[in-house]
Amino acid sequence: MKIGVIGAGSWGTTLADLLARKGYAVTLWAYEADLVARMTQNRENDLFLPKVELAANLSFSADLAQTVTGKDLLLLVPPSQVMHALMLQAGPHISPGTLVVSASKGIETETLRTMSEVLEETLPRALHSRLTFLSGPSFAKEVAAGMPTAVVVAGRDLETARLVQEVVSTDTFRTYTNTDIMGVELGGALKNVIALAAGVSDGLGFGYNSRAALITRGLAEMTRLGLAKGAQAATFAGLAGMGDLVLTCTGDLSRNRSVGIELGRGRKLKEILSGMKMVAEGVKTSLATYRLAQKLGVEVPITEQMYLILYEDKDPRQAVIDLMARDLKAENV
Ligand SMILES: NC(=O)c1ccc[n+]([C@@H]2O[C@H](COP(=O)([O-])OP(=O)(O)OC[C@H]3O[C@@H](n4cnc5c(N)ncnc54)[C@H](O)[C@@H]3O)[C@@H](O)[C@H]2O)c1
Ligand SMILES: O=P(O)(O)OC[C@H](O)CO
Repeated sequence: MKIGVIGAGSWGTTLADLLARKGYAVTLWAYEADLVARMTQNRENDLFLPKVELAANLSFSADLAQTVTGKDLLLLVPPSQVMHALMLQAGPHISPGTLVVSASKGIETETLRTMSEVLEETLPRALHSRLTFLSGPSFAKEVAAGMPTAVVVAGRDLETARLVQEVVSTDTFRTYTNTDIMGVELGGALKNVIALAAGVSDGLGFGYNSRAALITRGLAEMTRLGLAKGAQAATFAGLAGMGDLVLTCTGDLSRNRSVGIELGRGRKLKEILSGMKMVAEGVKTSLATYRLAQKLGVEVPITEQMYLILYEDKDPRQAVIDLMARDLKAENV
């Protein structure tokens, strides 16, 4: 099987390596041409996945069209805000039978499109039934180290999801299937916003009670928004919802949680981001989610406060006070 992986960040590199080690012929496309040269020579992604020796049979390319041409499966792992532009370029070179798997977690800030909406509007119609979405609790560094991990792959029909499940599963990377594309992709995107908030709480010096409250009430607003977008509530109790939410709100490896911690400690967003080469998707997804919730008339109090902290320079301490001072209500509404 020939596989192309688009995006050589930490996640794309990890998945490309995992598939190459399974024996597939994998080409990893990187946005940075100099990184392609270094990975080819040193078998290490020194920018995004340092100190991991990449499989000897993994190939690298800076040519997007060449990487997607003639492949049986394409794994798309760019930051979500550039997915559209990349697929406009790549789309005409993808053959109709190709399985396409998106592993990016985010929502576009201007169009408010999820990744499935972006791909359906950008890629040829013949590919639409071949689109699948991989999500769930999976820090790249731990997957690259071979630590047991469980994820979920969603497809419009179970058969397509099962095909991808077979390809990507290994003895340490266990994949489940789902047919709720919207639930799986929204779980992965929205948990990043709540992880930022959990980080803010930690950075302010609050404790486990506050974090547990954010996780639980965060899941409630993720589910509300998901239902408004046609997702199924049960999906949010699964790997892509609760699973990834717990991981990202508690794990020290989370970039989103780390950005939140720095905000809580009083640093400014611009300064925090200027020191990062990796992507914290939740920063842009907070804006997109806030806008989407307004458009759909869905109440998302934690996301709203996160948006105000990130985009209107609200004092995080005041954001917490405002969250706690909201009208008292029943839990299950
Ligand atoms: N890292 C993880 O543990 C992990 C796990 C699951 C999902 N994801 C998701 O995978 C996606 C990619 O994240 P990552 O962690 O692999 O990236 P990363 O933060 O490690 O690296 C940043 C990536 O952005 C790319 N990039 C920057 N500007 C670009 C541009 N203009 N055009 C194209 N590419 C550009 C870089 O080449 C690099 O691949 C995100 O949606 C993320 O949420 C990441
Ligand atoms: O490091 P983060 O916060 O981008 O999280 C990475 C993955 O999404 C965890 O599943």
